[in-house]
Amino acid sequence: MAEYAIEAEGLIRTFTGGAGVKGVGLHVGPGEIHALVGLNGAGKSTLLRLMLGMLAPTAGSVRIAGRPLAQTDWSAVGHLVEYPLAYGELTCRQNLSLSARLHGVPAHRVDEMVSAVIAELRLTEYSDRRAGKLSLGNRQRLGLASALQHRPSVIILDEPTNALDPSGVILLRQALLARAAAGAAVLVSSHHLDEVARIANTITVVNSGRIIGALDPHGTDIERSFFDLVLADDEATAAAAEVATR
Ligand SMILES: Nc1ncnc2c1ncn2[C@@H]1O[C@H](COP(=O)(O)OP(=O)(O)OP(=O)(O)O)[C@@H](O)[C@H]1O
Repeated sequence: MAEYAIEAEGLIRTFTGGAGVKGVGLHVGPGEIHALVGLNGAGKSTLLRLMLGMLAPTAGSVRIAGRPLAQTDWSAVGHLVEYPLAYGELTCRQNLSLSARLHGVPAHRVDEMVSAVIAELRLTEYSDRRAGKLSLGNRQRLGLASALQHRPSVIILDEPTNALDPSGVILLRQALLARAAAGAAVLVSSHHLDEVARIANTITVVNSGRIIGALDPHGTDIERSFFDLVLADDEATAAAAEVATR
């Protein structure tokens, strides 16, 4: 078994104008919750998209459960990046059944699994409602349910608390802690420093497409530490640019 469930080495992908991901290495072990934090536009989503093969890197590599992306067993992966995908004309339950089958869940186990995740994310009231009629927050719950129901060993989520109400945030917290306790590797991006401090073992700070440091989840003023790191990096970058133009 690979030491790390999620590995990235030297990942680079920049866009016109220079923004993007500029040489990132990252390792997440089984049972670990690893959070990525950074300002808007720091490169978190781009990094997660590269980790999932949704975007091709200019350089660098990704391994999931010890295998390169081309050989990854996607049935063992649960992800929600960008917006929650669901067929609007199908109900929550139908969408979840379909997703379970697409993740390789045997037909005889689907109903039980879908019912369990509907209860876990408190979607019971909406289980027979068409996905297209759901509120934003319940659509997010559906997307999370779809990513988590098949008990993946690798979980990658981009800002999963988006649109969730406080009870949804707590349910997601419990769901991720339970899966990590069962051995899943979780990589999650977030803007909510307090929330990631509650659940993450590792908090990595991304700025301008690079990893610039880590935050102590048990630190006293995590917000202050975050802004200090970002400010120091921005100042160092500005100083280096000034020297280069002399
Ligand atoms: N397809 C694209 N084409 C051009 N530029 C892009 C593309 N995707 C992302 N970018 C740029 O890359 C940078 C990083 O964007 P990204 O979405 O990864 O940041 P983020 O940290 O996830 O931000 P946020 O917290 O706002 O979601 C931004 O400047 C963004 O405009």
